[in-house]
Amino acid sequence: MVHPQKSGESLRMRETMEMTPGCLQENGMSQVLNLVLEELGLFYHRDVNGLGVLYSLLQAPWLQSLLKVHDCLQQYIKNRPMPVVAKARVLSSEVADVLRECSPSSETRELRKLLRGAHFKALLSAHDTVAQKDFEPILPPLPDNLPENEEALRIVCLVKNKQPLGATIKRHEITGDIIVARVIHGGLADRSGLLYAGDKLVEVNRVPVEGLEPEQVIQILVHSEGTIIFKLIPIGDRSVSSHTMLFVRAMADYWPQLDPSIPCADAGLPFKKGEILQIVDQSDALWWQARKVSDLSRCAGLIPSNHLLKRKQREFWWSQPFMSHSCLKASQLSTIGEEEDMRIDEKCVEADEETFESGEEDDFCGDGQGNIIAGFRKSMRLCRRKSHNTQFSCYSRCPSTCYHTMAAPYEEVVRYQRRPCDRHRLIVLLGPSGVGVNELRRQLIGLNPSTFQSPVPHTTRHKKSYEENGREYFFVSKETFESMVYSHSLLAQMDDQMAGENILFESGIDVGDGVGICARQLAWKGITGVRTHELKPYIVFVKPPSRSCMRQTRRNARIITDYFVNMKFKEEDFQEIEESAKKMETQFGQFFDQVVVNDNLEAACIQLMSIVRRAQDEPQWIPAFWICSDSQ
Ligand SMILES: Nc1ncnc2c1ncn2[C@@H]1O[C@H](COP(=O)(O)OP(=O)(O)OP(=O)(O)O)[C@@H](O)[C@H]1O
Repeated sequence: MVHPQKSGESLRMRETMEMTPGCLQENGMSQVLNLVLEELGLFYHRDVNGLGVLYSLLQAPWLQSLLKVHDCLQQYIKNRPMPVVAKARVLSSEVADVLRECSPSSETRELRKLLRGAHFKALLSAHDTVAQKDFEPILPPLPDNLPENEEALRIVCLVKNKQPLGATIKRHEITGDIIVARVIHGGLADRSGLLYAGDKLVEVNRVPVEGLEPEQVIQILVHSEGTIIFKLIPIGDRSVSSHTMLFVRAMADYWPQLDPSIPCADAGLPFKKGEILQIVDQSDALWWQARKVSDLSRCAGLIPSNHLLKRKQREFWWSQPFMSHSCLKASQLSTIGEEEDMRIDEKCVEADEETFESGEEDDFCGDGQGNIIAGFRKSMRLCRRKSHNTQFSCYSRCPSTCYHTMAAPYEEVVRYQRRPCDRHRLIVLLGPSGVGVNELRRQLIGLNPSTFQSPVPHTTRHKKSYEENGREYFFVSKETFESMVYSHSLLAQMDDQMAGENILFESGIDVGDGVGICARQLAWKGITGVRTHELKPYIVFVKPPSRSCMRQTRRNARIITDYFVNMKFKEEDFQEIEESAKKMETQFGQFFDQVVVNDNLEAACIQLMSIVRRAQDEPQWIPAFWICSDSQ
């Protein structure tokens, strides 16, 4: 990580800072911010943590528009018209009196007629009201005998449009009052700044809510049109809003409609593993509010907090049959944006944190720890069907992403832009054996050998009959390998006991200035092994096309099994590829930066070329710890 140089506070910036307030007014706030933006732009291409966020905030169109409004107002304050007299109406009658005493002429008659005109008098009255700044309504004085403990009422008027109100209500467990349970970030209620969690509802559209069920209050809202008037008692001790700006990658799927514990399913935000979320509110220990980065214009939705999600994975999802939670049709999902009005939030969400923090480390995957996924590593080159049964039974024992998602349901991410002087990101082509990862890698290297290179890993295991030293692996002794690790000439080290009879150490992804492309059927350990801050891998999942497309495109293709036996693809091979792909997506989907369907080889290559270019040249979300590690 590059720190801004001490002397990096440039002249331009200092000039900006030294501007006097008067000067700011003259040049305009937006101009000053533009200077700040330019300044930030210099740092943007270095991976200084947080700068990307600040940069996009300052560039946000809404901020720019607000600044323009601010500038216009400043301009107006400077040049605002000042009344010459505050009492033009009095002056006008004085002039009329003077005119009456003058010798009559057609001009004086005309002028008197004008001054006496009702419209002109009304105009002058309006002028005087503005000149005297007499805008406030005159309120009657407060009665002297007001009781001290009278609760202040607030009347909130919101205009109903197509958007949801973005708030939930619930019945207070003790008092039985209907209270605002939650205000959803970015929703109408939040933007109004008039409704807060804890406010007690007294009336909704003049209907007293005392004694009503939350559902009945919702019905009043549903049937009201246009303006909604709330009479409420504001919460006395309003906690300071804890809006956060944290970006995370979801490491698991979440379907609020299937979650019995969510306080309000309609206010939930469904997400899929791998999606990037912006967490905007963490004030509730159990239910955070978040938006999808792919759709920041929407208001936020509820997601389980880190702790809660871990507990859910254990208690709820994992008790479901294989894949059931991810088989939901899109039409079954509803997001808050598609719903109307307020939500009912009846369930008490203030659970004791200790209840879900205990026992987190339980192993729910039987002998878990990577074994269940090691089966995916097998290649068609390595005795294709031998471990099929073991693999399946292991898998069905633990249908979800198991212990690793347990450890981190969300992974904090930051926006990263590779600098020209930085090492190229390693491109990892990941896919089920036989889908064509090696073919795609060969094609890319063939198309541009000066840019793309394929690292040959080092291993300490024995060479197989068909392997050649330097082609599949460099076969080295344990001593040599250890000394290479010691001298840091190997970038990533993997230890996979399932890959062969001996311990396998894979690494050696040193491709100089080129773009390293590594094609693998990696297992869990393999993926975590390459996910290092040095390699900053960009993982592309190569997905098989439909069965009929595979039949057609692979008509003349050959698979290479163990001992170099060339075979035509059979139906069962396609089936195995499909099944493997599904399992890989279920297990590793959260790590995929891109998915390429390998239907037509040429088209897949072109798509891959553009993906690789963007991975190197455009800002991408990467785990935050890769950047932290850089700065150490
Ligand atoms: N899009 C495609 N159209 C037609 N044939 C393809 C396509 N992609 C790959 N193939 C062919 O499929 C066969 C298997 O491809 P490849 O060797 O790349 O598989 P793989 O995913 O690397 O699996 P393994 O690691 O087991 O070799 C090869 O003969 C390859 O030429």
